[in-house]
Amino acid sequence: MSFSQSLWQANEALFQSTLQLPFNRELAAGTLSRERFRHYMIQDAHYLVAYGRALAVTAAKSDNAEGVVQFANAANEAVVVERSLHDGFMRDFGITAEQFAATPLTPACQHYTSYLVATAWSAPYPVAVAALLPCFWIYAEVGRDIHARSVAGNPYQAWIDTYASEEFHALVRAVCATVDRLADEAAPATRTAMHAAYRDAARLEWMFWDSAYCLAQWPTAAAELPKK
Ligand SMILES: Cc1ncc(C[n+]2csc(CCO)c2C)c(N)n1
Repeated sequence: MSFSQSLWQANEALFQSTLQLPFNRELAAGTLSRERFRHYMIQDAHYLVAYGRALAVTAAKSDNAEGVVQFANAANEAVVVERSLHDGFMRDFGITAEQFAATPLTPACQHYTSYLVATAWSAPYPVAVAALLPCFWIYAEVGRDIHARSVAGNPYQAWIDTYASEEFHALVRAVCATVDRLADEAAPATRTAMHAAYRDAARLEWMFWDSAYCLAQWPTAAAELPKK
């Protein structure tokens, strides 16, 4: 079994639970509230920029030119996707630039983005890449599942279609190939750290969808309102 397959297998139960999250079930059924989708989109726009930063730092750490190109291109792509969210889905779903700017990162989004950026800066290259993998891989597989289950006339169909591109799945295979090569060359302790980084990020993917469904805020939100 390849190393990337061992990562997948170790986190299979968590993946099955991710597929069953109410956010993903309702997205596929077309019954997700607009409010929850809007919440998700705003947080995802925040996420994409941070993810782009983590990719760029990881690109700089690569042990070969191929990795620089692979992760720098992905960093570029993350910011391109973030911009297209603003010009496309955010406009369609009635989120203004002011609303976006006034909405801070939720605890789950802040946790995930801080984790990725900190890991990219502080961990060895193979561990940084392992932390980035769930974003590509779990998202692609969740997308495949939602795409297959989506109902006719789904109001989120345009969004769901963004998951389906073959280009996206090719990207996942390329990152898995990099992870497999790095794991082959790594010491056992590094491989253990790669497993831990993948698991942490996979949990945070789960939490990201759950947080959007719960319309999560900081628990201090009420305490931060000015006193009348
Ligand atoms: C929480 C969250 N996780 C994963 C993705 C998917 N994603 C974000 S950037 C990128 C690669 C392009 O560089 C991919 C696949 C997302 N949008 N939001």
